Amino acid sequence: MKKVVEVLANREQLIDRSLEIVLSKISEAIAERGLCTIAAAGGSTPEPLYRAIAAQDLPWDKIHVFWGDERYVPLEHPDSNQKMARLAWLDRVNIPASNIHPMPTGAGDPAADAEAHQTELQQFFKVSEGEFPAFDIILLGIGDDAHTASLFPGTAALEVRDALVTVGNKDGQPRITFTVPLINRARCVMFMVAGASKQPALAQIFAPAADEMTYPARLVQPEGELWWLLDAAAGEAVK
Ligand SMILES: O=C1O[C@H](COP(=O)(O)O)[C@@H](O)[C@H](O)[C@H]1O
Repeated sequence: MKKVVEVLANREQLIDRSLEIVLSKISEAIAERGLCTIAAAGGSTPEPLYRAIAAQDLPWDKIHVFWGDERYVPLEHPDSNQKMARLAWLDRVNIPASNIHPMPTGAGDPAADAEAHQTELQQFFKVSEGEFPAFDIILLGIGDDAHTASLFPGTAALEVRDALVTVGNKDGQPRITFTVPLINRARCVMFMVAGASKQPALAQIFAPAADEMTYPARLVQPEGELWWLLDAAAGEAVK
């Protein structure tokens, strides 16, 4: 695994740098495999990146967009990760609808929706049961509690090793999330972290030893590249 940690002066530079990396991974993937698979993160940090991606002239028919996690709410809900990415990015570009692969949240049964999305991934990537496909880029953030995707401290989702997608649990509320082994198969995982509130979590994530069930982002150790892009406030934690 190639691991790179960069501390950028401010959020603007964090977005510029993340855009640079995403664009280079998109062109690399398309040159090598003819298409690029990206899993988007939710939360507030990546929104300006999505707006910046939308302003690019890209071969949208060769780009497939997924999500690393989703809140268990309908698309119209303000908390929907899909809604945020659609408003900032996907609704602004000429991407075919069939290239957008949201996590379903409408079955009234999170386990059934997680299973359905796993089946979609297996069919899209043409992998069999038990195999884990390699995303070109997985974008991630962390919470103040060191969660990433919807892998929350002390929850059962952290221990799932035999599925691509599972049900996360945020304070009793279900979410849909990529599992640790799926994230770790990626060719490139890029964390974007901004703000002083993330310092305590980052200090534990970067500590030589700490409990992975308590600090879930420590479990992210991809086969490919691992990028940590931090703004100056967050970056105080890793000095
Ligand atoms: O709940 C979530 O939070 C994290 C971090 O969000 P941010 O607002 O601090 O950027 C995010 O990565 C995750 O996808 C999301 O569902």
